[in-house]
Amino acid sequence: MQTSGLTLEPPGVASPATLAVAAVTFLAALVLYELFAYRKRRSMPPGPFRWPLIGNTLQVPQVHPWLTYSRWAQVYGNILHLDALGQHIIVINSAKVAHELLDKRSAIYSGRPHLVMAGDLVGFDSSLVMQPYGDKLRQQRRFISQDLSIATLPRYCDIQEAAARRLVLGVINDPGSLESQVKMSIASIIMLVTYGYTVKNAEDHFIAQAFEMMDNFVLAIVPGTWLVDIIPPRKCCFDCSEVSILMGPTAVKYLPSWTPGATFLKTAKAWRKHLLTTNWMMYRWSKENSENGTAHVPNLCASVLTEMEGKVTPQLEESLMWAAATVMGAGLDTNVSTILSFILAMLRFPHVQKKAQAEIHAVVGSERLPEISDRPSLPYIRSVVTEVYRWLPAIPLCIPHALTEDDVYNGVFLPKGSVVMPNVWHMLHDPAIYPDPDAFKPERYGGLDSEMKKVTDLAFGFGRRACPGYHFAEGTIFSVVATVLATCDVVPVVNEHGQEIIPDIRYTTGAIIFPVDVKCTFRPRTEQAKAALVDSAATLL
Ligand code: HEM
Repeated sequence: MQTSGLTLEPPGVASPATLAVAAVTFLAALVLYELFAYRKRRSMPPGPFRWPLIGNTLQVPQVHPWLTYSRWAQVYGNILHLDALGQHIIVINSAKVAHELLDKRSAIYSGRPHLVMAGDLVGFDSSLVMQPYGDKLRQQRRFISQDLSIATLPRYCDIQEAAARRLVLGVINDPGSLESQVKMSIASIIMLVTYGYTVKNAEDHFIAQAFEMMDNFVLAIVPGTWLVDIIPPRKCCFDCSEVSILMGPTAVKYLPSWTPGATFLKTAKAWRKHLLTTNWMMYRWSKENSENGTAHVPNLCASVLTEMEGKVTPQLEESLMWAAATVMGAGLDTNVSTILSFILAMLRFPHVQKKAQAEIHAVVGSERLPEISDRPSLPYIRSVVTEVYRWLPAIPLCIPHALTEDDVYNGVFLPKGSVVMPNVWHMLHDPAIYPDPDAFKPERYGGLDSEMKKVTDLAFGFGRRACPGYHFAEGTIFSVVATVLATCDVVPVVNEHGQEIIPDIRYTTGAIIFPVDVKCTFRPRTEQAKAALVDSAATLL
C-alpha cells in the first residue's frame, strides 16, 4: 500500500530495513562477544577449534570420550579446554598435573558439576557422590570412613571371603550365570556391610531396586544427553557477574511436563520417586532390624546410629540415609566392572593366570582357601589386581570435579565453575610410563607396592573426593581374584565346533564401563578345591 511516498507494512511484519538493522546489530553483538571471549580464552588451555556461540558443544565426544581426549592430548598437550555452550570443561591428561591440581589444590578442586537432570530433577545431588564440597559432604564421608577404616575392615573379611567363595562355586555350577553371579555376590557384600541385609537370591527385591537406581544414575549423568543440561540457565562463561548472551530466559526445567519434547520431566519424576523410595526403604529396614536383632551387625547404619546414642536428628538421619545409599551405589558397579575385567584378562593372558596360581600354591598351599589376611604375602596377586585397575579402569574419566575459584596453573587461566575431568584412562595407558600399555603385565610393578600405589592413586580418584571405599574394595577384589585362582582355571567357552571363544577387549561407554560378552568356564583345579568351596559355602555367612 503506498501513501504519500511512504511504504507502510502490515502490523507485525518488520520492514527489510528493520530486519537489516536487527541483523547488523546481532552480528555486531556477536563479534563483540567473540572478541571479548577471545581475549579471555587466550590465557586458557588450548583445545579444538571453537565455533562462535556454540563453542565446542558439537565436538564433545559422546562415545568412549577418554579415547578422543587421549588423541587430543597429542595435539593440545596435557591440559586442554572445551567450551560447551559457555560451560568450561578442562580435561587433564597427565598424572602430574592431576596430582598438582586435584590433590595439592583440593581446597578449590573438590566441587562437583551442577547437573540439572541428575541433581535438581532426579535428586542425586543429595547423594554424597554429587554433593558440592561442604559440611554435609564431610559429615557423610565421616560416617563412611569411620565404618570402613583400615582398623575396622577386618570385621568384614568373613563376609567378603564368603561371597567370593559362593561366587566361584556358583559359576562352576552354572558358567552361563557369570555376570549375574558377580552382581549378586557384590550386592550381597555391600548390602550386608551397609544395611545388615542378607540377599536371598538373584531375584531379591532389594538388589533389583539397587541396580535399577544405578542404571538410572549412569544414564542421568551422561553429558550431552539431557536438554536441561545442554541449555541451562547459566551465568556468563567468563565473568560470573555478567549474564551470558547464551543464557536467555530458558529455565527448561520449569517447563510443564506435557510440553512437547520435555519427556525428560516425566522420566525425572519416575526416577526421583524410585530413588527416594529405594533409599529410605533400605535405610528403614536396617534401622528397624538392627534394633530387633534380625539384621546382621555390625553394619554401617547400625554403627553410626549406635554411636549417636539416641541423639538422632532428622537432619543426621537423612545424611546417614544418603551416605549409606552412596556406599551401596558406589560399591556395586565399580566392583562388578573390575571383576569382569579380571576374568577377561585371565582369558586373554593365560600365562599370567598360571604364574598367579603358582604363587598362591607356594604361599597358601592346597589345604585351605586363601584369606584376605594372606594379601601381604602375595605380591604377584596384588600386582594382578593393580594391573586390572590400570588395564581397564572402571571409571576412566574419574567422576568430574568442579573448580570453585579462579585458578592459574603454569601461566594458564582456569576459570571458576569449570568442570575438571582427569583422563585417568590416558594416564594409565601412557606408553612413556607403562610401556606396551594394552598388554596385561603384572610384572611391570616389580612386586613393589610403591609402584602399584601410582595406579591406585589415579584409579580411585583425587584429593578430598578420593574414593572412601578404596581399602574395602581392595579386600573384595583381592578375595575374588585369589579364590578364583586358587581353586579354578578360568578357561574360554567353546563353540559348537569345539573352538575356544576368547572374548575381544570391548567395553561399554558411560561413567562406569563394563567389558562386554565376557563368557568363561571356571574349571575346578582339583576335587579337593571344589570340596573346600562346598564346605565353606555351607558354613559361612
Ligand atoms: C574397584 C572398586 C572401586 C573403584 C575403582 C572406585 C573408584 C572411585 C572413584 C574414581 C571415585 C571418584 C573419586 C573422585 O571424584 O576423585 C570414587 C568415589 C566414591 N567411591 Fe569408589 N570405587 C570403588 C569401590 C568403592 C566401594 C566398594 C565403595 C564403598 C564401600 C566406594 C565408595 C565411594 C564413594 C562414597 C565415592 C564418592 C566420594 C565423593 O564424592 O566424595 N567405592 N570411587
